[in-house]
Amino acid sequence: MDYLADERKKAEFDVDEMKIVWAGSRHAFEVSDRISKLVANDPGFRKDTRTMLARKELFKNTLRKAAYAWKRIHDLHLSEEEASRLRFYVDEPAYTDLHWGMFVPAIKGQGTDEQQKKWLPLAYKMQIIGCYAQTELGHGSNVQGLETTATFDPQTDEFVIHSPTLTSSKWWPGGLGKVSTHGVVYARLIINGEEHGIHGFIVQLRSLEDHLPLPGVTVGDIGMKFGNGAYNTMDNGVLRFDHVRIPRNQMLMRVSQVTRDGKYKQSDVPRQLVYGTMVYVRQTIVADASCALSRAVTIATRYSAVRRQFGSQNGGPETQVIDYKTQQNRLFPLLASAYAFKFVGEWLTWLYNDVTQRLQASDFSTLPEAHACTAGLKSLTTTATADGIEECRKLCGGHGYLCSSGLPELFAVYVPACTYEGDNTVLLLQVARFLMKTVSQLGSGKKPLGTISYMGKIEHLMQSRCTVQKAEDWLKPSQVLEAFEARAVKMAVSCAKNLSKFTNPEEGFAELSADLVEAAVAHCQLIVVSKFIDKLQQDIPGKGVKQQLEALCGIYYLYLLHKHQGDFLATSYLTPKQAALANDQLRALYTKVRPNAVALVDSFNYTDHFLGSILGCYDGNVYPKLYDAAWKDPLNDSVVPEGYHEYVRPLLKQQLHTAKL
Ligand SMILES: CCCCC/C=C\C/C=C\C/C=C\C/C=C\C/C=C/C(=O)SCCNC(=O)CCNC(=O)[C@H](O)C(C)(C)COP(=O)(O)OP(=O)(O)OC[C@H]1O[C@@H](n2cnc3c(N)ncnc32)[C@H](O)[C@@H]1OP(=O)(O)O
Ligand SMILES: Cc1cc2nc3c(=O)[nH]c(=O)nc-3n(C[C@H](O)[C@H](O)[C@H](O)COP(=O)(O)OP(=O)(O)OC[C@H]3O[C@@H](n4cnc5c(N)ncnc54)[C@H](O)[C@@H]3O)c2cc1C
Repeated sequence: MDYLADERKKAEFDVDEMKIVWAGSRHAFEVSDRISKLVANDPGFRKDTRTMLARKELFKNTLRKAAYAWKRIHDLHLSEEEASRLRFYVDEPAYTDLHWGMFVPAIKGQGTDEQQKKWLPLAYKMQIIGCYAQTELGHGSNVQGLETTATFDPQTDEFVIHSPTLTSSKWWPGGLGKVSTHGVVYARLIINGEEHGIHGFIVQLRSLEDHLPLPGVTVGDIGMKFGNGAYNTMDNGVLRFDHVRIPRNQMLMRVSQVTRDGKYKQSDVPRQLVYGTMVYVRQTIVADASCALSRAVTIATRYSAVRRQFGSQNGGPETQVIDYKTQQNRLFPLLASAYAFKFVGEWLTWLYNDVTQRLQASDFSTLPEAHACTAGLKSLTTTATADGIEECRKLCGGHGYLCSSGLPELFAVYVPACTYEGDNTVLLLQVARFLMKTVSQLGSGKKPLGTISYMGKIEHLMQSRCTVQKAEDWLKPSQVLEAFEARAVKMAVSCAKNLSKFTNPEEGFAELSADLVEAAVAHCQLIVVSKFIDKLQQDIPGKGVKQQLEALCGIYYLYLLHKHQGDFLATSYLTPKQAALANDQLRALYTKVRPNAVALVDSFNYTDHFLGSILGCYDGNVYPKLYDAAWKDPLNDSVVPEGYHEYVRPLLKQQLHTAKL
């Protein structure tokens, strides 16, 4: 029986067409749909006991699943796209994420043609397994501060890789702890006693015969991490080198080279391309944020439609909690954010591909913008997603705290995304640097392009005032864009003015960093809003689909406007009356979306297997499933628990003489 059938009947749009918008294309939808069902129907990919397994058992099971996934990919002759979808729907962090997601891209992006020819075929066939070994015990954010050394030995034509201090131990790389045979290791290059900064080196870590660490290599897992199951399926590792020798041609030499006679040569490509793998992964993390958030929102929306509390009249049913405005005000902005992040993720992938093509043609002009966008949007979307998953847990009341809701594990797996691939605050400071540089160049005749083109309208934006007179005026895209542009430009200019009061700019930057981070957030929010609005300019087929997206877009920007009202009012672009009208419009949009809420989450097309949540299951049959699941918990295997005779019975039977007092 479908307990959500009535909700589904209320939908005012074509859900099948929305599924295609969400997937990105009909082809992408068909691949995702087919592969997600394939995984869901295969008992080899079951994950329902994951939060109950001890670490060793959990990890072994992950190794089994990764091997099984590889076998299925081969047996079914899956394409690269299908294989990547399969790994996604298996939904278990594993060493393979780093192998495919960072080791291979690092070689592709930073290796010469010759190096790619040698290493990539081995990696593609998984005859070697690699990780990305950059972070150390002492330094993660400050990449220039890494201490591992790679010293060129001209006698033997080798680099000597060494960990000179405890803090130089590599610490965190995923897949390193127990599995990787190789790593792209980042180290400080030294030639003839002279330092040349951080470079990547391909280093073999373990024997391909017996998996033992090679001489001079000390390697292991760094231990249990946050949450049950969750990211503990990953072997984040520690690694030390004791004068390990590798051939010279294992330095990744696309950006700079070391010649046989020990000369250091820099190509005409910018040095920052050494950081290229991080830019690539940040872009994929943005594309992934909408998946994690939409998953949590699916659970919270379906459950909110099933759950009833209070409000029964004349013996009738109680109110569905989704009908409370407070619930809508917490839930619907997250639903809207999931769609917003999907579209900004699509755009960022386009931007990344564009910059990659330009780099190949030696056009480096858009690299700073690509860095700022990937860094800023990674920070914005992961922070909002992690907070959003936790909010969804609270939206599900007490039952959200059960592992069977799927939300605790989803949060525990997702929350490190705020830290890895760049701490979110550190990344926003990079955006702020880019903004301050842009403001300082405004008078120089250099026209700001792309996502900072609005800075070119600075004079207009500094003067202009919002013209909204009634709530519906807030539905005009041009009005909304101007409000977000005016806020972003005014916050950036205010920071720049304050910075100019310092004689030492670095000191000023440090002192004003909290304000700078806020200016960076305002800039990134403008990007997300503008890409959502751009999406709505496209031809979107399907009955009612565009209207629903327009409502969600409105909820996204009006919620931000409400939440950051202080910013908008402080920059005098808005009056308090206009801010209040924005809030009226926001409430009206909640009412518009309410009958479509369940259908809007159905449009994500997630299987019950992928959701992994009793509260979010498609049929909404929550209570019997919760009740049955409780009895399946291993603690209920016996009626009398282990330990009763040892620890409880003696308590009950004790002859305490205090009891007689
Ligand atoms: C469960 C969800 C999973 C979702 C994932 C889905 C798919 C992903 C697929 C695969 C991945 C698999 C799993 C992902 C999980 C975990 C993996 C985690 C991996 C890691 O964490 S790897 C380590 C990442 N480390 C960092 O990100 C370190 C952060 N620090 C830095 O980036 C830099 O050090 C810094 C903060 C940018 C500072 O650098 P520094 O050289 O000191 O710089 P500045 O002086 O500030 O800048 C100099 C100059 O260079 C420009 N710049 C800096 N960075 C870049 C860049 N990346 N690209 C281009 N340009 C850059 C900067 O703007 C300055 O320019 P100027 O013009 O001002 O001189
Ligand atoms: C689950 C997980 C997986 C990971 N996988 C990998 C991997 O595969 N490979 C790899 O190499 N690394 C990996 N990492 C490491 C990760 O990239 C780093 O932890 C991350 O870059 C943050 O660096 P840090 O730990 O040095 O934090 P720190 O920089 O020490 O941050 C600590 C605090 O200081 C603040 N801070 C730091 N610098 C500044 C500044 N300049 N201004 C203001 N505030 C500042 C930060 O905001 C933060 O609040 C992983 C980490 C995790 C958690």
